[in-house]
Amino acid sequence: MIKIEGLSKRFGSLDVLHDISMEINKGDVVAIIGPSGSGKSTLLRCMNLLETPTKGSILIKGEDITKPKTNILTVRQNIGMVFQHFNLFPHMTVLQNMTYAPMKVKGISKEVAEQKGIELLTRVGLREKVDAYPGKLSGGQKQRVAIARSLAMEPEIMLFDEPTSALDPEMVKEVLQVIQSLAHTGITMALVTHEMAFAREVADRICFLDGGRLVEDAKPAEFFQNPKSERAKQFLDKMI
Ligand SMILES: Nc1ncnc2c1ncn2[C@@H]1O[C@H](COP(=O)(O)OP(=O)(O)OP(=O)(O)O)[C@@H](O)[C@H]1O
Repeated sequence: MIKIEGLSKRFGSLDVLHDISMEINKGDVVAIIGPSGSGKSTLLRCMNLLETPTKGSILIKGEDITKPKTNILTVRQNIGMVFQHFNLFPHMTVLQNMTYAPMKVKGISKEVAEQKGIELLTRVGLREKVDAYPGKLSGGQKQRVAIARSLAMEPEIMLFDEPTSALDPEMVKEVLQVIQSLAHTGITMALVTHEMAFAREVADRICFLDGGRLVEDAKPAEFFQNPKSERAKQFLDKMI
């Protein structure tokens, strides 16, 4: 589904990603982990061209999205993204947040968009919040709305960039449960996270970055029990 080859990214004189190659199969969940500043978010943001790679290619279903002719908006329609900060529209109700993009971008009727929106809000346990404004929701609830809103576009790929990092600890679990409920339902998922237990339990693969390099790409059991690199060992010693 996603094939990254020789990806490098430089900001000014700072080399942030070095020659990264990895593949994510359809329906798989890949957790991207590593120390702060190792380039995890940048790698994720390259996958939907929120950052433009300096070198290399990113094939989505065989099509290289780094080519100049790529229609970025079409690419992003198929790739949902959930950020650390929820980015909901504050002046819209929860349901309006849900229906805005499907109506505007996909031309779906209000009635159908609302029906789908309510269905998805029910799925994330927030049916009763349809008419609430984001300002009245907890952080965990806002993030669940943000996830449901991404799903409303029916993406084949979902990218999660530290979706629980801005939450109070008691809200982390409810958001992780929602993400876990999406895993292995057919959506291809890449997740940048510091939640090691979650990565171990839910991911099919762990990609460990250090200093902008993909140092390990392994199954969770292998990675957590028997990390190959000294850097991963040190990292896990600190995290677990
Ligand atoms: N837009 C930008 N302009 C300049 N430098 C940037 C930009 N975005 C990221 N960087 C730098 O690139 C490096 C990698 O950042 P990135 O956010 O990808 O790391 P990360 O592994 O996700 O870190 P964290 O876990 O702390 O979020 C950092 O040194 C950061 O300061």
